[in-house]
Amino acid sequence: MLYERLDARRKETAELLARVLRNETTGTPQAVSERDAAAAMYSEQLATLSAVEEGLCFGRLDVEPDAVLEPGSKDSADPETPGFDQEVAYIGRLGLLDEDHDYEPLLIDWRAPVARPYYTATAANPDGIRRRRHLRTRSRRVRAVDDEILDLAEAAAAAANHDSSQRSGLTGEATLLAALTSGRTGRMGDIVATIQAEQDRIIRSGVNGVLVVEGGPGTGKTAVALHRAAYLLYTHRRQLAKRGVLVVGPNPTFLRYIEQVLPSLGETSVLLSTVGELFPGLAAQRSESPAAAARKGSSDMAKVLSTAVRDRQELPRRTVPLIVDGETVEIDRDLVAQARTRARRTRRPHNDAKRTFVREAIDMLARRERDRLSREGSHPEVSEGDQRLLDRGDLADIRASMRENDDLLAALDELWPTLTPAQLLADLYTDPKRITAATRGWSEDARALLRRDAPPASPLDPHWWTPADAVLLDEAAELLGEDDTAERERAERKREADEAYAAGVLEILAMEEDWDPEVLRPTDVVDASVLADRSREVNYASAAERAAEDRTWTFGHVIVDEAQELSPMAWRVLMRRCPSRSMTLVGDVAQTGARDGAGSWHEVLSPYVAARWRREALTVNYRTPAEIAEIAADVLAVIDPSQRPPESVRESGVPPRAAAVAESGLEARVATTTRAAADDVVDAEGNGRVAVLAPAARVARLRERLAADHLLADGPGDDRDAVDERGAADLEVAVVVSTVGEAKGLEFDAVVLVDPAGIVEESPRGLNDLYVALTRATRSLDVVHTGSLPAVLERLEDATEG
Ligand SMILES: Nc1ncnc2c1ncn2[C@@H]1O[C@H](COP(=O)(O)OP(=O)(O)OP(=O)(O)O)[C@@H](O)[C@H]1O
Repeated sequence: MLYERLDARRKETAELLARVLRNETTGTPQAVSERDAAAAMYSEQLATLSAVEEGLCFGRLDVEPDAVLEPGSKDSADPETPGFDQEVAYIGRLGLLDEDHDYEPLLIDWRAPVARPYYTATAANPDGIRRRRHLRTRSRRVRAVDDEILDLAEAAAAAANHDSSQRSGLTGEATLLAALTSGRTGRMGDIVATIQAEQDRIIRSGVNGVLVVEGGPGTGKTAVALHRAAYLLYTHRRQLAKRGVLVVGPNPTFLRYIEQVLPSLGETSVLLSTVGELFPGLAAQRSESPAAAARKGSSDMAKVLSTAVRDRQELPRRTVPLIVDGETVEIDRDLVAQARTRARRTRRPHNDAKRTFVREAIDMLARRERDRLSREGSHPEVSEGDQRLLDRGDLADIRASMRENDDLLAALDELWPTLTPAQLLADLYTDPKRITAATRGWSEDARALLRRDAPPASPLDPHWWTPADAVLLDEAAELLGEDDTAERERAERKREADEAYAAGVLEILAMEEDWDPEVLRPTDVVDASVLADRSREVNYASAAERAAEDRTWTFGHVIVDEAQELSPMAWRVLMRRCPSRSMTLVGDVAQTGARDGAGSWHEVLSPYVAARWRREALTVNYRTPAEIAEIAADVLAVIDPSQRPPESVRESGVPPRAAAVAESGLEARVATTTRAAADDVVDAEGNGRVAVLAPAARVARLRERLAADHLLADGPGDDRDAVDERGAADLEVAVVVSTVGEAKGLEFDAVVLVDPAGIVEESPRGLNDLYVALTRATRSLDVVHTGSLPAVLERLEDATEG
């Protein structure tokens, strides 16, 4: 019945969209823009209706006969959702109403306040619910049904019958375990059907202020962050849809891993981005040493860049003589210094303040010129007052002609050049003298980390800039002020894209078969460029799309995942993008890998919100089975003895294994172990993922070896498809070889961990990296090592076979 209703809604919406697109408007800009707005709205609705096909309805609540489900707490209440007074409520991915029967709710959106007991009701606190049913479906078929009776007496009876779900404190345990043990696909899925109570509390927490969500690996931080985005957009649609929601992840591979979650929840107005990608027009691809990235991310860099900008406001070494209107004019140090001081006093960004600099310099030169003229030939017959008036007229003339003098303007331009962020930074990096001048107090070694030999081939060449540079470009843009050349280029590119889109629309319309041959077709009267012009009048783009193109866009809410990885300079970018400080920060300080990443939340947040932030914690580990979590817990105890490891919800029955091999036999051993793991976890449909995690220095050789053994998708040395233009790794393949950094936030059924001692030694936060590596597996862990294991892994010794 629900699917029928869904099909009907889809059909209606598709028809409405078709009608709107076909409609001739009266052609006035207003009529055109109304039509386009309607078209955008129906397209979005259609996208949502298509997105909810899989798992449309996943739950049912049986309500006590007298109970009325009221909207939830004041904080999250949606004033438009009425109380619910039926005995049975179905919960699903979106709300469906029965239009033939007084708009009775047929399906309740999981985010609606009345759906909340589905996630939070317990036998001790049933919230008016008698029974909670979990429906597992595939396509349009029900595959399994799990019931929980939320009645203490009945629950006790069930417990006596060894029904464990009544005791575990987990909501819908059977459905949850089914979800947790299914093979991974390489992409994260949504968890709407099985959100747990502690997660629900965070998802529905109020929108205002900064919320920090802490939790160990596998506690669902990422899942919760994404569901919170969907929840906030649902509950505060009016407030948030206009400015959009930004979700920040640590790297493009991670973003690709999570990118399907929100669309599967019917949400398309969220921008997923790394901090570096927020600088429009650049997807920085170059990699650099962790030491260089840390240096560029340190808060010192704010000062370095502002000094670098001031250094570009120069004083002439000697007086510059110029001929203006046949007269010699001299630009001397003194004059420039005065103009510079006045321009700096405006406290405006460099490119804006330049106007003041030029105006002041020309004004002083013009006065000098006038004084010289009046000294040379004063007018004896004129009174003093009239003389001043005359002078003023002369002064304006002199100024005007100076302002048109190209040589003079060029000379001033050299002293205070208009700069783009890319120019400023590239000039700095490629000139050791400039670096020295801007980095007072730095060691030569630290300076060397900034140095580059040659400038980029084009200003925003993605292969020249690193992600840490992109963050600095943003800072530089703040210091320089907007320069509209980039803006104009962007507008041109947008125009080209609009035209291409319009051409596509026309093509589709032309394919329509039942055009009456007597009637003009759209293609007969408009071409792509005209259509593009028309569609520009209304901005089609969603908030997310517009935000991606605009460096100064501010968001309604910002969610940061793996927030512990962000550098101090990256935090500056994000805080500029969220002046309302409505933010959710999700992370685990024990997993910090970046050298400049967070040591504590207080340290990160106090410059921006002082002590005004709240903290929530997640305590249950849904990913890692107990056998593996035990080993990870030993590592955590060394990193930070005060932290409690999250508790695993299940055991896999597969104890972790370790194999000691000679260096010469390492790669062969990794290959056989990987093959065995893949045979074990990858099923016939291609579900199931294996990761080989190794120190960076070993990755290339291991890739070659596994490729030669046909364990990787590509042949040896052929890594054409390994990353896309954004730098995201391919996640669809069954086996990947990567560093721990690249695997952060991801998960795999089986992990083959190579040379743990090498991982620990590789970086100052090596133990954190080891902790991350140990917590990626949902099923099995194999360790292959040379020499002896690091002391923290002594528990594995027993499992070592020679
Ligand atoms: N309530 C839930 N129902 C089903 N699966 C869940 C639930 N909570 C978490 N999971 C699953 O547990 C796994 C770990 O979740 P997630 O990646 O969000 O954890 P995390 O805390 O971000 O981990 P890390 O710190 O390692 O990045 C995911 O596969 C996620 O889908």
